[in-house]
Amino acid sequence: MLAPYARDTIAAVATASGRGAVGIVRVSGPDAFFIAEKLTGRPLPPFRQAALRSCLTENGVVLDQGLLLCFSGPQSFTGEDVVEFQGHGGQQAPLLVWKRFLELGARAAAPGEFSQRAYLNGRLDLAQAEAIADLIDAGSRQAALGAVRSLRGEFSEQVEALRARLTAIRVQVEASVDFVEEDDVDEAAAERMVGELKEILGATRQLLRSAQQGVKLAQGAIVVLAGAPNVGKSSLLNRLAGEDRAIVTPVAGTTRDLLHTDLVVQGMPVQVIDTAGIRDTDDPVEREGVARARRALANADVALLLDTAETPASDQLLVELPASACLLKVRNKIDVSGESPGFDSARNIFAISALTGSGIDILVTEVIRRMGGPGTDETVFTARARQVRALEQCLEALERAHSLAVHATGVELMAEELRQAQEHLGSITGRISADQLLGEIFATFCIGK
Ligand SMILES: Nc1nc2c(c(=O)[nH]1)N(C=O)[C@@H](CNc1ccc(C(=O)N[C@@H](CCC(=O)O)C(=O)O)cc1)CN2
Ligand SMILES: Nc1nc2c(ncn2[C@@H]2O[C@H](COP(=O)(O)OP(=O)(O)OP(=O)(O)O)[C@@H](O)[C@H]2O)c(=O)[nH]1
Ligand SMILES: [Mg+2]
Repeated sequence: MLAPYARDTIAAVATASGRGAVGIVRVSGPDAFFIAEKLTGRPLPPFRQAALRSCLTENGVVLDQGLLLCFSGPQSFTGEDVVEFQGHGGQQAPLLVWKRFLELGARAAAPGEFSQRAYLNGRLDLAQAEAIADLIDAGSRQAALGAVRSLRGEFSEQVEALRARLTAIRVQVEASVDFVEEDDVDEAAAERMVGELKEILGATRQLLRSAQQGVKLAQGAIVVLAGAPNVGKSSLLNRLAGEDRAIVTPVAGTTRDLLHTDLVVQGMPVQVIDTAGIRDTDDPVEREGVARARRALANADVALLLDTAETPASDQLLVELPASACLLKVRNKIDVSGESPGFDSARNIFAISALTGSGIDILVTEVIRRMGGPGTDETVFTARARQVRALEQCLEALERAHSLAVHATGVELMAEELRQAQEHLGSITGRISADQLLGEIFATFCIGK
């Protein structure tokens, strides 16, 4: 756990992994400049101007040679005095320099501690800080671009705009709480307020939808392959992955466990889950597999229900899906049945052959479309489940406030609901956050961020 208000000097290797050519060691805090002078045995270069310096041991042995870069707080990433030593990469040099920083009085930074300081010093809001972690973890172009948009504050701005509108309404409502004695309600003003509340509700729903999209962008939508045994689910997974990930045999009941595969399809991250063929069975292993398949479906964003001409799926689906999921029916093995590939609108079915690959492109394009991409470069920012939850809670409070307003009852209750709605919004950008929440968020960052 982080000590949330620590203000001592921290150091971390920020880039040194693998064979990276340059290794950066970062230091932030009140002693950063003092330590840097000791480290190099020379006066600091002018702020924000790189200068070549040697990093020395106590006895003057050169540990590495690199660029020293100093930022004077608050004009720095963390808002504190910051020093970077941009030395050589690899396994040794950055660690040696880092250890020297520690010898000179810095403390090893906890994961996410630089970003946390940036947040605590008002350089970033919480959603922006989380976007840094999402950017570093991004697994696709779209996810990376979406994280940059959040980092630049696009999501935060929309949250703050809603907050401002709620503030305006709360001012009115709180005022009417105070004057409730006077008993002469201004009908027109009350009506205007209900109208504005309704618009805020609409805007919140819209933002919730964008945020849900943003979570999928960051994490990958979940696509579940389901259907009776032997219809070709694992073959389709292998076709989508472009390699043999799953075991395929002519034996019905080959796949027992769930098989997760992270793919990037048309720039979008997708988690494809292959499942056991759903059927009634006495085999305990297979039965557990079927139970897992059903659970995977309960979590799906897109479910592909496969069948074949030989074993058409009954209309009575054997699967339960969440209301938000979309179901696409897929007819496989058309190389055998002779059906033509692509979407058959009469039967509402995508005809493919996992064996030959025909019809796959059309199916994939539809899956991506249902996920909200592609061509989302310009429109989507990443978000997190935590933020979606906050928006949902905000929406619930707003709905309660709205129905109170419509029925013109309980001004105090309404004021309280609006306060709660605003608090939930505030937790997204971190205007209102418990230390505990902050600790949880930053602890998941990697060291050096
Ligand atoms: N070498 C290096 N590269 C890096 C970072 C870093 O810390 N060091 N960053 C770390 O994540 C990212 C860039 N983010 C940064 C954000 C703000 C400031 C900064 O010094 N801001 C000052 C001055 C702004 C200006 O010059 O216009 C400020 O906001 O007052 C630095 C880096 C990615 N690249
Ligand atoms: N001709 C033809 N055969 C296919 C096609 N797709 C799959 N098969 C064959 O059908 C058999 C079953 O394929 P799988 O991919 O293992 O089917 P599954 O749905 O994963 O089966 P379970 O894991 O047992 O539920 C294998 O022999 C595949 O080679 C196809 O499009 N055309
Ligand atoms: Mg299988």
